[in-house]
Amino acid sequence: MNELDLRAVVLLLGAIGVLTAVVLLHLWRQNRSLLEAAAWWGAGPLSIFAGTVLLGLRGLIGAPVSIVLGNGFILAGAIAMYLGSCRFWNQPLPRWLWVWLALVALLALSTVWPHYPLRLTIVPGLMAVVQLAHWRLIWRHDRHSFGGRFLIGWLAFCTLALAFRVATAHLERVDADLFTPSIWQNIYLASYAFSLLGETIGLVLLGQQRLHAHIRELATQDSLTGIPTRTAFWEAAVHELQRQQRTVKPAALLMLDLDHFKRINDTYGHQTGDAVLRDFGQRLKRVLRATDRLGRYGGEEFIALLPETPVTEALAIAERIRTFPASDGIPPYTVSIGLTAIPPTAASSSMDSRLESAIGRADAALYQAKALGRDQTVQAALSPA
Ligand SMILES: Nc1nc2c(ncn2[C@@H]2O[C@H](COP(=O)(O)OP(=O)(O)OP(=O)(O)O)[C@@H](O)[C@H]2O)c(=O)[nH]1
Repeated sequence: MNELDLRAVVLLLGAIGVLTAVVLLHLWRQNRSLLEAAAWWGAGPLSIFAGTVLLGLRGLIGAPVSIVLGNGFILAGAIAMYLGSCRFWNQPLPRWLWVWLALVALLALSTVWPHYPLRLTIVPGLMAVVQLAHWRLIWRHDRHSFGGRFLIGWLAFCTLALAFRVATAHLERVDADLFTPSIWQNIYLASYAFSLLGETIGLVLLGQQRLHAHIRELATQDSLTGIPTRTAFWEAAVHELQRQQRTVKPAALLMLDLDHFKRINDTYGHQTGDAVLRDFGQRLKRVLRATDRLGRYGGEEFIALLPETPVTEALAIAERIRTFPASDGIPPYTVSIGLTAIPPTAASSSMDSRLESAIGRADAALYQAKALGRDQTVQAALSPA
């Protein structure tokens, strides 16, 4: 252990900082609006790199510059990564608190730098505070995803390594410095060289999880109304029908189509047409329960599967949707609804074909509602359409 070249370890930490900064800043450049936090995350390792270079040049540049500025940059780097995570979860940035903390650290360092154990208490001590704050932030916001759990574990390890150095600081000679080998210093620096790498991997994982969630949202949610797409609806509805096999409770399916929507577009313009679609989406979300499955089936056509709902109840819900007033500023519009019951069945037909046949029945009922003059709900006969 005593043969470890501590200067090489410190410079290695800096080199890791540059590599990880490149990855994080690339992530930021590719997704600026979605991952603004990655700019802070990337600035952190760069600052740590600058700090390690200054520390590594000990002997070639003056000790106060190396010690005070070097440690200052490293501390600022850890703070930048923490602030990045604050941004990531839209938490207010406690900038001034950290600026003061950094100032206090620099002032303390500049007065005590010749005293190594004291320096060792101040710098790793402040770093431990920052890492603990970062740990707490992630614990509060994301302790269930893989990236969150990875970071929680890793930051706990970093905090312990720093606390270990503070606890063993008094064992060092007063005139020692960063590169004076000791068993404690070797363990600390070797673990610290890895800490930046692990922290960055965790942050990249967090960023990727957010991108993945966004892409999933784009694929499963209609961007105009915020309602699930037809494909997402189908998946959820099939799942609901499988559940119905166990609950043996009746379900109902509604097909809903805005009346003379072309006329709305032609009279008020396409933008107002879009506003009407959004308004109707809101109306559906307000009237339906969280357990109901909703989808935008086509242009101005929507679909809803109501689990554990007898047909009389479904009719009442359909009427509530139909008569719900339009929001202020939205031109009046009406809706036609086709409704069908989906009774539980012991038959072994596939869920896809059960859903298809229910949609066929509801569609035929909707067609009838249109033919009867629109602005009404028609219940389908149970035999397949
Ligand atoms: N503004 C807007 N219009 C859309 C959108 N999707 C489809 N449409 C329009 O919706 C209209 C649907 O017209 P039609 O299928 O003739 O139906 P309709 O005018 O509602 O008549 P009925 O359904 O018979 O009452 C078309 O003019 C489409 O261009 C959209 O996302 N936004």
